[in-house]
Amino acid sequence: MADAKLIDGKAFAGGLRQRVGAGVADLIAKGGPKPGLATVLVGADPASQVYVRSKGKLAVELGMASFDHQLPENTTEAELLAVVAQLNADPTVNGILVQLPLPRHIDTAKVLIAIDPAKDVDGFHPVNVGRLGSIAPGAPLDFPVPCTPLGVSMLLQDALGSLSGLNAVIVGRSNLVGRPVAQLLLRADCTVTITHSRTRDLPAVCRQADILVVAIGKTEFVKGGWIKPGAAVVDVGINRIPTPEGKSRLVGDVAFAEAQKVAGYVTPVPGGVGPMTVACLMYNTLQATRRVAGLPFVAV
Ligand SMILES: NC(=O)C1=CN([C@@H]2O[C@H](COP(=O)(O)OP(=O)(O)OC[C@H]3O[C@@H](n4cnc5c(N)ncnc54)[C@H](OP(=O)(O)O)[C@@H]3O)[C@@H](O)[C@H]2O)C=CC1
Ligand SMILES: Nc1nc(=O)c2c([nH]1)NC[C@@H]1CN(c3ccc(C(=O)N[C@@H](CCC(=O)O)C(=O)O)cc3)C=[N+]21
Repeated sequence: MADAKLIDGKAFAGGLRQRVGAGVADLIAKGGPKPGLATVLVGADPASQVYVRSKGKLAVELGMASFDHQLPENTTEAELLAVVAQLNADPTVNGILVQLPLPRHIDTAKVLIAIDPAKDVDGFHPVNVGRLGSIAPGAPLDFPVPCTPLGVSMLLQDALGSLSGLNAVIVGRSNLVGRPVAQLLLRADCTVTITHSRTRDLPAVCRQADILVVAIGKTEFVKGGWIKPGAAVVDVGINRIPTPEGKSRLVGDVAFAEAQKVAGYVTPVPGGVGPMTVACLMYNTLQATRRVAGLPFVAV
């Protein structure tokens, strides 16, 4: 069998970013507000600092305002809730992202529920989780949807066209990735199976998949022999591993070289889902701003 087609998330994300930038320019030209994205980072994890900074930079590139809040590791839950309340009340802020994970002394659920659902550009507020969990097949995504799952579904729809009737197997059941991916693929009329660490004979379940989405955080865990020939494989995993030269590189949750020999389509790491996550955050911020301006929902 010929090698799998590469799903170029980086290229697709580049196009999406351009469309979002054009949407921002159009909104402002029509007298609408300049979209504003606020990011909140608690603690000084260097990887998170880089990630949050790159989001702020991209927002500005696309014509948005960016507000960065870096709080010390020992910030109390009450202090973080006060920052969220201030951002909720600020009309120049249309999107709020609180970088996860939070330090252990802070109750994540309490913080997420405090964010104004209209500004919840991560789609993690229970109101938005509930909207996605009760969506009708094919109904418009006119509310904030988690960025990584939205990116996964956009890539699959772009590569395959209609997903109707396909068997989708999702490995991982986190609130951040696995569960919302399942909801989006169900909305797209897939037959969805969600698997996790207690699943029996995971390789056999995976082999049933026309679409295999893997989000577990384990380096090259899914092998070529688990993949149905011709399947579309989306690798969400981001694992940093040391190289022999003493540096580090990113690898996914799927054994990429093996997958390429069996799958019909496969996403690389890096350059697959990761860039889509950031582009979808910008998309959600634009859409949140259009909604406060009373404009109708249009996908870009
Ligand atoms: N590309 C991107 O933009 C993003 C990438 N990521 C990456 O995606 C990966 C997953 O992230 P996230 O969902 O937050 O991770 P979590 O750790 O929250 O969840 C991992 C899930 O994988 C399951 N799992 C773990 N081990 C196994 C196993 N051996 N067999 C089957 N299932 C298993 C767990 O099962 P159980 O529930 O039973 O414990 C759990 O449901 C990480 O590598 C993360 O870095 C995350 C967000 C964005
Ligand atoms: N509230 C919140 N929302 C998130 O969406 C969120 C979060 N917290 N915490 C951390 C995870 C992780 N995450 C990634 C986003 C982009 C890349 C990304 O752009 N990756 C590039 C590589 C970047 C590099 O080289 O380091 C790629 O895969 O090509 C990766 C990971 C979002 N997350």
